[in-house]
Amino acid sequence: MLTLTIASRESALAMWQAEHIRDRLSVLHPGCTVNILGMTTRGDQILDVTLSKIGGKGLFVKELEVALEAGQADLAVHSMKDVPMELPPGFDLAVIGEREDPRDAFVSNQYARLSDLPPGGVVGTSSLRREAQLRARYPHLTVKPLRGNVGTRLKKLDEGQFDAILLAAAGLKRLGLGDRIKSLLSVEDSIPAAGQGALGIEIRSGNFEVAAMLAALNHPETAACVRAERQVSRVLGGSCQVPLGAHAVLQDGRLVLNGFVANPDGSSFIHDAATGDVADPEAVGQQLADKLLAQGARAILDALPPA
Ligand SMILES: NCc1[nH]cc(CCC(=O)O)c1CC(=O)O
Repeated sequence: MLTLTIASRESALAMWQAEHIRDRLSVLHPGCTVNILGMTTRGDQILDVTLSKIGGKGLFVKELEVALEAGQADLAVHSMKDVPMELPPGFDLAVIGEREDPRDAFVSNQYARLSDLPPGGVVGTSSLRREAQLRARYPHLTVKPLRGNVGTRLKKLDEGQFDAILLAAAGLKRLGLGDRIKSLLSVEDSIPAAGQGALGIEIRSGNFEVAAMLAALNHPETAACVRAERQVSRVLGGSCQVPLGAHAVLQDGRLVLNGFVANPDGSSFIHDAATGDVADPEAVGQQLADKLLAQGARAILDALPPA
């Protein structure tokens, strides 16, 4: 193909990610022109309510899929964290790219780390996953909702609406804002979201020509970890309406997967781990989901407010 078109959201982070993939494709296929088609999604337009109240992460990908379906674009670049566990029929995840730092970052203008915040200190996040872990581990802190793209969130911090905010380290680093990170939360203290820090590329099913052009961007180790993480969410019915985290690493050739389910106030908190064959990531994810279910995850999930 002589031209490839990437559909992307127009936020700075999404554009950085699309440009990153464009640049890599231009090196792989020097004779091919790679364009970016910027689009505004419903998720970008509605900024005044928490994501869980407006129908979740699918909001960020639907418009891009419409462009793929209509042939206006050949590929869509996503943060894997924002990709629903089940893609609609007609679309495939062709690539999972190498992961950036998967950790959550502590950002503040006054404090160096979460443990420095005084009782009642106000922490901004709209992620139920971050909120549940914060409330479980730092019950003396106050969690306040914080939405918008990365730039908007930093502005709200700088205006003094929060003592600190939590953001994905990957997004800050990609935007050249790594110097705003005061400290990183360990993956034990704040288990990341499934797929956090990894990019995914979606195409129309059966588009083998484009799939072949993208194949070299796939990172098999990251792909195995992210597939295991996503299986936990898939089995438990996870989305951003659910306080759930899953994070896998490779250790001596084995997949080691940690995950949790909690209620938003952090009072019920189930954590466990599973280890297994990197060649069957879904089995490792299933194993962890089964362990969480055996400890009562279903009751926690059923008690959550409806999405
Ligand atoms: N929820 C929005 C979103 N989707 C992906 C990232 C960060 C980059 C990544 O995880 O790959 C962010 C921002 C954040 O959570 O701070």
